[in-house]
Amino acid sequence: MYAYGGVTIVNAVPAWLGSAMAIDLRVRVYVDICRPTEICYYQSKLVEYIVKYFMKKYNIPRIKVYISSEIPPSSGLKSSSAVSVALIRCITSRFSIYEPSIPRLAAELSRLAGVSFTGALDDASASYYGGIVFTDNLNMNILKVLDLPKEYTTVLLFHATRNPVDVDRLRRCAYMFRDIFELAYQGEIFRAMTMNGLLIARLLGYNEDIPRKALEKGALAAGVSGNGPTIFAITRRGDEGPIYEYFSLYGYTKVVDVIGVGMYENSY
Ligand SMILES: Nc1ncnc2c1ncn2[C@@H]1O[C@H](COP(=O)(O)OP(=O)(O)OP(=O)(O)O)[C@@H](O)[C@H]1O
Ligand SMILES: O=C(O)C1=C[C@@H](O)[C@@H](O)[C@H](O)C1
Repeated sequence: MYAYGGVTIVNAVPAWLGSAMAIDLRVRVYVDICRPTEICYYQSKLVEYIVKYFMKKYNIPRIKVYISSEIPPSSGLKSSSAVSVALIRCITSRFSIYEPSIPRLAAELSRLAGVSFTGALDDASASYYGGIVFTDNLNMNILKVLDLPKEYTTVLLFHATRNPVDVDRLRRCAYMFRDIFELAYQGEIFRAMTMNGLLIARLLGYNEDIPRKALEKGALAAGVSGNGPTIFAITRRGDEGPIYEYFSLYGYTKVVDVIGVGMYENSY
């Protein structure tokens, strides 16, 4: 089973209201029963937390988990949410468990496992549904899921390590992020994405000049995704050349398609 990574439209850490867009970076997860003679270990605290939740609640046997991820860890591209969603889909399908909301459960477990500040329901929902999602992470509500025209693509610049996240500093700016969320919710996705992405760059200490220059070069939106450090730009498909060349001056750059709702495949 797999799930997708994403880029941020509105970061939920400041105001608990989040929005994200799914992109075609995949995490693939496969599970199998761990035989009594085998030593089965978990790749991370998050994986262990999720497996133990299902062992305790549904009495499933001990399992081994295989993960293959195209999403660089700690990049701001929703690696942990994609792992949680793919793993929960895999376990529920393998053991025929009915789970009413996989993204909500992924968010709850990721908050309890201590790998996200708000549970990142926005990231988990984009990872699960594809398209563009809007969520209220405080009340664990998925507010809206929108499809995305296939004419857009993302250019990603993987160029730095993550700076510490000063949550208090972000939360002092909650009023601005609420306005940005409202703008996105009304349909001004790219404007909101850019305002969020530049503000996050400023507040978390990332380079603002690179996304600004990408906008001058024709990007429809640009900024820092999640809590950084990845810088992204959105362009129409076919227009990504100048941004790709520009980003390549600063580090490893990749063009990745956006994922619409319904592009989700059910099988591994
Ligand atoms: N590929 C993976 N395999 C196993 N566990 C993972 C993987 N990616 C992330 N995790 C778990 O999630 C935790 C947080 O991951 P990470 O810092 O990559 O979050 P992220 O989702 O990239 O951040 P952001 O929310 O800003 O996009 C890790 O410490 C690890 O426990
Ligand atoms: O840790 C969290 O709760 C979050 C992290 C980032 O991905 C954000 O973009 C997301 O909205 C919330």
